[in-house]
Amino acid sequence: MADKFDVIVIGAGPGGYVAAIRAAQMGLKTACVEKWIGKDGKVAHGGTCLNVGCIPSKALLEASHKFVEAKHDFDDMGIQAGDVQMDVKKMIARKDKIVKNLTGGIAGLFKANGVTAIEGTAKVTAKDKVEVTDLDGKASTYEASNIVIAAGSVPVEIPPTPLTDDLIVDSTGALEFQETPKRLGVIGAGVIGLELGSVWNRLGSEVTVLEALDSFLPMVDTAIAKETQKLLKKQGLDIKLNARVTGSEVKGKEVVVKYEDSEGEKEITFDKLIVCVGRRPYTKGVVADGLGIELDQRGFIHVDDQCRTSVPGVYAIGDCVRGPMLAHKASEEGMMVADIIAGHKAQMNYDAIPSVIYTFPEVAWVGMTEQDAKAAGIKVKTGSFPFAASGRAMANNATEGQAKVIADAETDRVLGMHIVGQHAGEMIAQGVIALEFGSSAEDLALTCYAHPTMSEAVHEAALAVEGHAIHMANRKKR
Ligand SMILES: NC(=O)c1ccc[n+]([C@@H]2O[C@H](COP(=O)([O-])OP(=O)(O)OC[C@H]3O[C@@H](n4cnc5c(N)ncnc54)[C@H](O)[C@@H]3O)[C@@H](O)[C@H]2O)c1
Repeated sequence: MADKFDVIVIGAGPGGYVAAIRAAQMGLKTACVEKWIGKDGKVAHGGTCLNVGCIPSKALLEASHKFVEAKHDFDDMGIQAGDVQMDVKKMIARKDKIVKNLTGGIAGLFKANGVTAIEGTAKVTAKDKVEVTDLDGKASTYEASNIVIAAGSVPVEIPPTPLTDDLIVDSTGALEFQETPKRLGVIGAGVIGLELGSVWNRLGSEVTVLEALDSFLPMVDTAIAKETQKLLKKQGLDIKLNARVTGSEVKGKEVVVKYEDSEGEKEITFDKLIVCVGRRPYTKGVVADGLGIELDQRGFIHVDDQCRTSVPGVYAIGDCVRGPMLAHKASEEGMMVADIIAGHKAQMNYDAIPSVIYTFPEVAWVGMTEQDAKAAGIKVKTGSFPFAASGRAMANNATEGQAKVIADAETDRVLGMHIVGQHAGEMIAQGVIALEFGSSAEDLALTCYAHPTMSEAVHEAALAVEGHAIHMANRKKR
């Protein structure tokens, strides 16, 4: 007789582990199946985010930023740090320790909440059955009244640049360099390309980013994207737009990359190449044929607004379904689905999901750009405030960037907030709350912000929507 659960979650990434914990908190008998093998050869929870994504990349971004500060910026503040050196191996080892702590922490949370952790590769074989093949190849079948598929995503590979052991790598390989490459190529000026490009640029690599599109960060408000591009260029990132990679050749310890731009075909030689051209859903083999669970051509599982697949009782969340491939979106979907299974009403607001690029300064946004709103026929009014006019930014030695609020010209409702600046990733929560609560720009303008803080730039940007910013000359005066 098979073990029977109320809920079986497939995948213990930020979508799956959160869904499992919430389901167990709701009193449901819950299991979570995971197959990821960590560096120690044991099953590791946490998925891409904890093992090779959000967390390890932030560990490297933080370390490399501190290195740049110590080497170049401390002097501005009168601090003499001497000959600052980076021990890359130690930086990578610290990152591995953080990963181990966090992934181990999830096992502890499962225990504390009564989630049964099952190790192995899961496949949905019927609407209420999951087959798990364990690490020794032995298959067992478990029954479940509800199944949540949270199988995640994997990096896209492209034919012009097949991965090699250590010369041409994806985002996972780029977290393992044991020394700083002299010439680093990055394909794709997306989130991963800019973050990993920044890490190695800060540590001394000459970084060239090849991006096929002719616009930079098209999902970000144009004013913020332009300023970001300028700042990253100043830091030394050579971002080539309209540069589509067409081929590569490994020559000894170098890789020669061919790309096409408006002038024709060109070649460039690197010591390492990182391919970060997007991710694809990791759904192959997770569902048996003939069950009626629909997948689209790219492998995304088809779901409704509440993450129900086409088979009742089977849900799918996170990177393997539509929507942005972001850990926090997956977690929110996980909580929503667990609540629905427990019989509660739950709905998530897909219009208020923040995005952050953890460069320095950070880029963060939520909601519409000014350009999106205009294209949708909405009359908008906007307010922007530069960090150069912020006292706290001056004290922090971080005066680059600006905050921008986009509001509906008729209702004053906040439609979007886009920021480039130190701690933009923290500040954007204010925009998310504004959107979630249906705030007007005036609501933000009438709010009392602590002084001196970087967040005051958001306050000033909201005041600027009506031309009432205090610490700068307003564009339009009333
Ligand atoms: N901070 C974060 O929230 C964070 C961090 C890492 C990853 N992620 C998520 O992971 C996913 C993957 O990130 P990503 O940066 O790999 O993808 P992305 O989609 O953000 O960017 C990929 C870029 O590669 C370009 N490209 C594709 N083929 C090319 C070619 N042949 N030559 C040159 N350029 C080419 C695309 O035009 C695109 O701009 C994204 O959904 C992202 O949101 C998020």
